[in-house]
Amino acid sequence: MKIYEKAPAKINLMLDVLHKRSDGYHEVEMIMTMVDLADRIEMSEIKRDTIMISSQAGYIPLDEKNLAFQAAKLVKERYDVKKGVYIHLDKKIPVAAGLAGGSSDAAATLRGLNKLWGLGISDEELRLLGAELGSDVPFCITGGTALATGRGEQLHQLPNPPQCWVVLAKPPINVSTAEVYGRVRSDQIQKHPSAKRMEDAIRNQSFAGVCKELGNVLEDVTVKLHPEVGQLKEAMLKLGADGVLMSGSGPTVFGLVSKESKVPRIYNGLRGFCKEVYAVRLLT
Ligand SMILES: C[C@@](CO)(OP(=O)(O)O)[C@H](O)COP(=O)(O)OP(=O)(O)OC[C@H]1O[C@@H](n2ccc(N)nc2=O)[C@H](O)[C@@H]1O
Ligand SMILES: Nc1ncnc2c1ncn2[C@@H]1O[C@H](COP(=O)(O)OP(=O)(O)O)[C@@H](O)[C@H]1O
Repeated sequence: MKIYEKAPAKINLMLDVLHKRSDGYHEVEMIMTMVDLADRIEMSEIKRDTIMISSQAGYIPLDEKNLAFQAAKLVKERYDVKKGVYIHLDKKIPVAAGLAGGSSDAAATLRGLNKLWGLGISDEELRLLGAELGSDVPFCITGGTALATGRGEQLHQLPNPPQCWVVLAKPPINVSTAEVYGRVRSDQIQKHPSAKRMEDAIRNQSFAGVCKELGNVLEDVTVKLHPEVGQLKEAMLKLGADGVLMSGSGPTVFGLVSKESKVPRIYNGLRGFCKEVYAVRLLT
């Protein structure tokens, strides 16, 4: 038997850091939603009791470090599954980009193996398993749009924002999520974005409101380390995006655009100085 799962990328419409916790993680408030840029995961049964993994992408680990591998190992151990699986990752989401590609692959693997092995694990249990793999994995299990609190694993589902185009641009730099969080001084944050106002804008289906309330306190940290992220934001705004923000810990910058006719200009303008540019829709 073979199972296919789609693993979409996420963007953070707002991200606030409240304080550092005693376990080393940061208490956050984030509103996240999915975009139509996805990896495709194929899972098939194999005779040997082992986990095999492959990908067309040469630039991700294909061993125990791969989050899909870790997800399969966790399910096998926790549910005492004595069966093998071959996992193929067709990667489309840029890696280490702030788009949760690895987390979404892990979530899709958990969902897929639940079906492949007929385990009957509830969504809530899948989210708890996901939290053992990474803070963003529980959100990637359910998808949609959600307010995430705690270290990102506590979820309150929201309606989807009004449909629009999303132009994503990933500059060719590497950002470490742990380093970015490590550099945040939560007592020195000048302007906190508001989860409440973003939630209201979404509930009112106000595209202008969503653009106005975009905010990410990790942006200042990453821009200080990599000024090109700030330049990319400026370029996207100049080219006509309605609202612009860095996603997660970066370095991907996304622009929300309501009019389809504006998209080619923004896309082509960015392609001038950034190789990895995507124009997609929100996954609503
Ligand atoms: C910043 C965000 C925003 O959505 O996304 P990305 O930029 O990674 O996509 C997330 O909070 C990232 O979630 P995720 O990538 O799953 O992080 P984890 O693997 O759990 O943690 C990686 C490291 O980031 C730090 N970390 C993560 C989450 C959190 N709430 N506080 C933290 O301090 C910790 O140092 C941890 O060791
Ligand atoms: N299935 C996977 N896809 C992408 N990256 C993976 C995967 N498994 C492990 N990784 C590793 O996880 C790290 C973060 O990748 P990713 O999830 O794409 O970033 P982000 O959390 O910034 O969106 C990278 O260093 C990458 O090598």
